[in-house]
Amino acid sequence: MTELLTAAQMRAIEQAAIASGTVTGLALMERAGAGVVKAILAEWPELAEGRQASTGALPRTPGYFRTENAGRRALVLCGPGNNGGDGFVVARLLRARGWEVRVHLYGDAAKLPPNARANHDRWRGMGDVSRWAAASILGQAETMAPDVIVDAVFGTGLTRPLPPEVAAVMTALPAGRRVAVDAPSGLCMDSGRVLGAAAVCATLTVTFHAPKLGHVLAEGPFRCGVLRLVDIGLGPQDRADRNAHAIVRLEEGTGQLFKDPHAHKFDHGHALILSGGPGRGGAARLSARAALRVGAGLVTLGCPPDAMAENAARLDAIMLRQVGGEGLAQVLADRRINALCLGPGFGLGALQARHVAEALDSGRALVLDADALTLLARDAGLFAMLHADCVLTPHAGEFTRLFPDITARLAKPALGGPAFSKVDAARAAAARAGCVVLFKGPDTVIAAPSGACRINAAVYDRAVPWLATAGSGDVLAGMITGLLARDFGAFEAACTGAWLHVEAARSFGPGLIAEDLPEELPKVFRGLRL
Ligand SMILES: NC(=O)C1=CN([C@@H]2O[C@H](COP(=O)(O)OP(=O)(O)OC[C@H]3O[C@@H](n4cnc5c(N)ncnc54)[C@H](OP(=O)(O)O)[C@@H]3O)[C@@H](O)[C@H]2O)[C@@H](O)CC1
Ligand SMILES: Nc1ncnc2c1ncn2[C@@H]1O[C@H](COP(=O)(O)OP(=O)(O)O)[C@@H](O)[C@H]1O
Ligand SMILES: [K+]
Repeated sequence: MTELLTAAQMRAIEQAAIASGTVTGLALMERAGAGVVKAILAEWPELAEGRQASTGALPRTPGYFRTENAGRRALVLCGPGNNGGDGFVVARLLRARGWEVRVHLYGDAAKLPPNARANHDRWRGMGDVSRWAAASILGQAETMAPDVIVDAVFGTGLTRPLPPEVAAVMTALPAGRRVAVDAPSGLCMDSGRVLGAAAVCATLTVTFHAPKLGHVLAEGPFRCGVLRLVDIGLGPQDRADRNAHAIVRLEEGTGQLFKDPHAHKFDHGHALILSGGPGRGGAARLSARAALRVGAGLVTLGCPPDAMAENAARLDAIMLRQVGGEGLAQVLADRRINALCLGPGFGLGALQARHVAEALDSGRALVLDADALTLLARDAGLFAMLHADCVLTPHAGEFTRLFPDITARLAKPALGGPAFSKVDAARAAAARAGCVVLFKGPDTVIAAPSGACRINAAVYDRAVPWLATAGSGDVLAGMITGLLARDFGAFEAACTGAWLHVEAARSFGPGLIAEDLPEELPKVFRGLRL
């Protein structure tokens, strides 16, 4: 699991480490700057060579790289806080490698915080610092043709939109290697949202100690480019010291997926998936297949009488039961049915609303997706029946239908940090619904009423654009239902289901369609050594 921090949590960790006497702020800044330089050279190994030398035109003599115009060139843009301090370290270390380095400061050197000021002064022993002037910076970015532009203007301390003179530069930087120190300036690191309208689009972002929420949420991944993490020696943290609602990215399968060799199929639960009418059963069949593949002992599809023939022709290992106007009571008389899924291809009529009410009333663990979410949004009485063993799996449109006021907060322009985030939205929704809410997207957020929260980030090297395909959400609903049948708690089922869903997509790769996802689970499970 990778813990994702808020800016405030990061500051608290830094301050605790400094207060404990194990490290100084200056040492942390030095490690941060050195980490940025190391990450630049790792990302672009060709930069370790001088320009002409890399063409083979000039001999590699000692000191050769120290001649100004023979070396690489960097434009370093520093801001008024400690992010700027990191920038001065980067400038110094690149200069020490023989680079030609130009530095511009937004703000007043006399007002820099102490460590940033110390590094400013050290840099001043090696080179100049130009005052911030958009036209001259952009002109220099053209004429100097830097190998790297370093954005050390704002990091986790950004609290409001970029000042116009900074925005003018940051949105007009030439294409090339744009390296953001900790964060692309303009991005709120608690929400991944751009404060105001302008932010840097980096090609490489180098952050310290732990990723921040803003690196994975919303626009963060698109603004950061490649994300690299540098250990600055802060060590593991005592999570109890911080926000009790730890936010993590689920990266491992859980031991609970393992099947006891002595167990019977009924030990793995029995999932019931309800389907819509004739010609509308594909979605529920996808869910049912996923529930079975994820390891539920038995899966039954319940469908209206007129859809029985169609489903019977399409199902083998999945059992079939008629569920019509007589309601769910007869099917649910079988107490071994311990998890339900309603919504995929379900329909929006009065009968379906009644089935949702019966399912909720049964107290069984329950996934409500797609049409069932629309029914919930239409009927406050149904919504009030939600309980702790329910999982709602809305995409953005369904989330808006269910929680229009929360979406409105999310849609409001972000003008101050920390901006209202998808994590805040999912937490607020879960608290109101009294159940687990899984808010879909490349940055899927899973929240419980307790405030517990996970982000299943399908971004950076875990990106799975092929998941944006019809029916993939139905498969996710089925996977979570299967895990509920296997006795996972609602929150764990949602987290593990979301994680497996992305892993199955990654394993299959390009060309993926929804049908492929359940069929890929065995490979994912083998990879987990189940
Ligand atoms: N934590 C750690 O362990 C480590 C942290 N490190 C580094 O420190 C960085 C965080 O430093 P930081 O807290 O000084 O914040 P930073 O981003 O430099 O900005 C603050 C300054 O900007 C100003 N300001 C803000 N918004 C503004 C706006 N829109 N327009 C104008 N001004 C604005 C704000 O002014 P104020 O709001 O106070 O008026 C203040 O002056 C972090 O990202 C990382 O790079 C590393 O050295 C290693 C260890
Ligand atoms: N670009 C993307 N990257 C990662 N995951 C995605 C992307 N687009 C969609 N998904 C995931 O695919 C699923 C789509 O669900 P949904 O919108 O309900 O589709 P459908 O209704 O067609 O089944 C969700 O789990 C969502 O998180
Ligand atoms: K920055």
